[in-house]
Amino acid sequence: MNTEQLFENIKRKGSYLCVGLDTDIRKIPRYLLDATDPVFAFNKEIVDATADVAVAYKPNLAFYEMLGVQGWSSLEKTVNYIRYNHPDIFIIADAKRGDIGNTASMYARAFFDHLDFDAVTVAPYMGEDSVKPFLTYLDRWIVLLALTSNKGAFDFQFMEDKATGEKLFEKVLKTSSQWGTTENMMYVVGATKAEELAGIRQIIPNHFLLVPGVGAQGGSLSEVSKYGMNEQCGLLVNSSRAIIYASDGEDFAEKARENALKVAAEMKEILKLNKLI
Ligand SMILES: O=C(O)c1cc(=O)[nH]c(=O)n1[C@@H]1O[C@H](COP(=O)(O)O)[C@@H](O)[C@H]1O
Repeated sequence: MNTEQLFENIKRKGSYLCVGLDTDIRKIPRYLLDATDPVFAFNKEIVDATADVAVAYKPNLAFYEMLGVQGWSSLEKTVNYIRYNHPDIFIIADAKRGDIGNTASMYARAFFDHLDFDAVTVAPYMGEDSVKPFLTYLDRWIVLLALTSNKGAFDFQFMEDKATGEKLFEKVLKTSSQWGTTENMMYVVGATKAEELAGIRQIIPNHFLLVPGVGAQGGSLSEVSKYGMNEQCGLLVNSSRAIIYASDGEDFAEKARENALKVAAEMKEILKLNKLI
């Protein structure tokens, strides 16, 4: 999927919601544990209940990897299910990879050749050769961690260059934006750091941003949108727990839908306000 197609989907659905499939087998409704593949059964219901108001899904690999082979199988089935039943959806592997070039190319093959993801999250710490192998695929993306939503973001990401005053996450944005294009690179900026978005938009006005941290982590959708939105929307705002665990009963998919609809309704208003729809 390219930027134009993503923006078209956003306009058509009036939403830039990414639903995070952080499917924790310990949190899903008990009755699903009788299914052959409980994680897939849960994801399928969530996807079918939210696909008309979501433009992206983001399975977080940790929740699948912790189940071993069974988890990997649930992940693969989930990706294939979304791809075939909701082909307009952008699918992000939240894997936070990053390794030397030849290993990175194996990660790229895993997510883009073997699994059919549109994008994978990548950590920038190991630099250009750890990122470039992901950028050789047409219409496939990396989402590079720039400024994360967690407390630990203050450990390194705000460190300032003594000579220039430039913060480390600003350096990451400036340098890495030369490695690819706005058609194969997005950045993660946490919703809890919305006040930094205006400055970030000065450095990368046109890249799409994946913004996690709305919902359970308390980030504000209106603040994120105010400072982060560009002429092609430029935002995918993720919410995981606040949507998928809206209920642990048999009505879990219906309740997830209700919560997704609430966020999407706010997004529609913001898109209208910005004259994008
Ligand atoms: O890369 C991410 O998606 C990510 C980056 C970040 O800075 N903060 C962050 O929370 N995430 C992920 O986004 C999701 C947030 O989940 P909720 O807090 O439940 O909405 C989790 O899968 C996190 O791993």
